[in-house]
Amino acid sequence: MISGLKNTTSSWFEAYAALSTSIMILQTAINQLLPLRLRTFVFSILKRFLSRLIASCVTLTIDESWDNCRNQLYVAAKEYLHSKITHANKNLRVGNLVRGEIAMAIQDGEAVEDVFDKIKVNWRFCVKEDELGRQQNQNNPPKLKGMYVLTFSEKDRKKVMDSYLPHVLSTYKAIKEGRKTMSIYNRINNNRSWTPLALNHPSTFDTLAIEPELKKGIINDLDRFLRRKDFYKKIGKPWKRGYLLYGPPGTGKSSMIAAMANYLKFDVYNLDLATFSSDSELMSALRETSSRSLIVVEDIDCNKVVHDRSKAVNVDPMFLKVTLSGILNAMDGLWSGNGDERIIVFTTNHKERLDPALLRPGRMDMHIYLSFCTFNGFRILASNYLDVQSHPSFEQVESLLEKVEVTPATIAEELLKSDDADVVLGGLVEFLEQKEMGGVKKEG
Ligand SMILES: Nc1ncnc2c1ncn2[C@@H]1O[C@H](COP(=O)(O)OP(=O)(O)OP(=O)(O)O)[C@@H](O)[C@H]1O
Repeated sequence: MISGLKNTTSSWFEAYAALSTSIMILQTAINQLLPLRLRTFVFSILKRFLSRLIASCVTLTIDESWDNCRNQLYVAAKEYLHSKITHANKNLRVGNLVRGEIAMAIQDGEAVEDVFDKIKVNWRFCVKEDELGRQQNQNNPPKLKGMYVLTFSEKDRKKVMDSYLPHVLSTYKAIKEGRKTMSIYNRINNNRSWTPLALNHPSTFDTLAIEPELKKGIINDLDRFLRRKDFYKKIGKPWKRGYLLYGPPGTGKSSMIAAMANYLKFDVYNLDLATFSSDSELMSALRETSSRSLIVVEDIDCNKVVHDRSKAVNVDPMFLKVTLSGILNAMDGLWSGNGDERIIVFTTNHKERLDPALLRPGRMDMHIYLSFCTFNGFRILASNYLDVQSHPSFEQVESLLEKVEVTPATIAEELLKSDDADVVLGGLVEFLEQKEMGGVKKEG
């Protein structure tokens, strides 16, 4: 994550260059004012002082990306330094209203001092041209990449590496976990970067109309996954989990994703496979996602590519731009890339159409079937929508739901038709009876 551990980074050169210029001016003045022997003495003292200064400082450069992945330490430093900005900082960047608040960061060249366990460190933010990006894509204007430069005394090197940097990372995690709103990232802007929007989906595990046992199983699985960082490390496996949500339209797959994000306080990355023009573009988009995120591929059955690996190429040249192997490689690459938690969620209305390679354990760890509305599901909806826990019509609804297949989305719509619970539930019974009599047992 740290892109360089060296005494001579660009910022040091800048400081050194500035110092050298001052020395040259000083040298001219000294030459004119002091006798030769005194001059030699002054210069030898200055030289010794400077070489000690250089040898006693360590500089770490933390680039925006590391091994083509988003550098989590860079992201952490950005959030961490937000809380370290003081009135002494006159040169700031502001923006990002995603969470309803103004984000602040230090501007190019601005420095921030931090004290940790009796050691003093200096942070500086710098901007440089992305050389690699320019070589790879000469038609586009060069992208600017930021980097944080951390300078401290050589004697504190061990403490910085062993305690201070982990402290920056854990503070960042705590900030993220304490956040009330998450973001949902989409690829717009010619697919060149992820753009965040506030994730305002109100769905939670409490509002999800699914069988209580299933709900409990999913929550336990998520909790176990989060707890097991050290376990994954011990057994030498990447710390990741894949969920496949399948079931008819309107049974709550999108609601489940929002509930997971709200429960875990994870951001969501919405991966629309159809918008990628190549496997490598998909790979780099995945690498730019941050840790503690849900990477979501909705309606994967609509992406012809994932039906059958052998036919993945040349099925529909207009449509088909990423291959199944591309997706699988990107997923494997993403997960082996760093030790941070990743969850990937695929949704489909037609599980049977997916290539088995995608479904095998290790890729999709848990297959979750979201069914037509059960009576237990209905009770959750009635409680959420009408604030009603029991009602004389419940018995009829229960017996009708055993015979008629209706999605929670349709039931939810029926429950919204009036504020009066008696009216709504009477209407729902009538609606279900009509469905039963009409012989329309299946929706859609
Ligand atoms: N299991 C559920 N629990 C609570 N609400 C649900 C559930 N399923 C559907 N709904 C309601 O129906 C709406 C549509 O559901 P949602 O988009 O989550 O379904 P979906 O399975 O993702 O559908 P599609 O496959 O068409 O994308 C939701 O906004 C929610 O109000």
